[in-house]
Amino acid sequence: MNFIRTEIEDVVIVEPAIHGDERGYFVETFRQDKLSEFLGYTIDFCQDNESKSSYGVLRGLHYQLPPHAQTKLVRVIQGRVLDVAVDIRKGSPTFGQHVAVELSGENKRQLLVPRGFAHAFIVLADDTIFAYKVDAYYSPECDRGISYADKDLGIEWPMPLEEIKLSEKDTRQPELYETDDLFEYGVNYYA
Ligand SMILES: Cc1cn([C@H]2C[C@H](O)[C@@H](COP(=O)(O)OP(=O)(O)O[C@H]3O[C@@H](C)C(=O)[C@@H](O)[C@H]3O)O2)c(=O)[nH]c1=O
Repeated sequence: MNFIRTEIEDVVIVEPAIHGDERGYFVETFRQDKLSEFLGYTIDFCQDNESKSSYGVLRGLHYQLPPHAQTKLVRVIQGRVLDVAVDIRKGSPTFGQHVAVELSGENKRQLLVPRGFAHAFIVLADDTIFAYKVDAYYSPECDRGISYADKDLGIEWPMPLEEIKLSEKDTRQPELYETDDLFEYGVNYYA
C-alpha cells in the first residue's frame, strides 16, 4: 500500500497492492495501522457509504462543518470518476485550490480528503459504484456545499457543463466567495 502526497500535501492518494491470480484479485482496501503510521495520527472512521451513479452525474462539492467535519477516504468499486478535493481553509496557502484524481475500479486508487476540504466527483462510466469511509456521522444540519461551476475554483470537469446531471440541492449551492461557512487554516479539526 503506497501513500502519495499530492500538490496539496494534506490530500493523499492511497494505492493498494492488487494481488491478481487466475481466480480474480485480492486487495486490502483499508489498513488503519499503515494509514496511521503514514499520517502520524489515527483517523477514527465510523461510517461507510456507497452510491451508484450513471455517466455524467456530478455529486458535490460537499462538506460538513464542525463539530461534524468529516475526513473521507474515497474509492471506486466499479466504473470511473474524476474525484476532486478543494481546500476551503481560510488563510491556507492553497485556499480555493484543488486536487483532481481519476479513481476507477481498475486502478483501485483512493483519495484521502481531510477535514477542511470540500469534495466532489463526476462519473465517467455508467453504473459507477463509489464507496467511502467517513470519521464523523452524517449531520444534515452541518451539511454544506459549494457550486461545482464556481469559475474561481478553475476545476476542469471533463464534459460540457450542460451534460452534467446534478441533484436539485447541487444546482443551487453558493460559490466559494459567497459563503462564510468555511474552515480556518491552522486550526486542528482533529483535536
Ligand atoms: C451523505 C448522506 C446522505 N444521506 C441521505 C440524505 C439524502 O436523503 C440522500 C442523498 O444525499 P445527498 O444528495 O447528500 O448524497 P450525495 O450527493 O451522494 O452526497 C455525497 O456527495 C459526496 C460528493 C460526498 O462527499 C459525500 O460526503 C456526500 O455529501 O441520502 C444519508 O442518509 N446519510 C449520509 O451520510
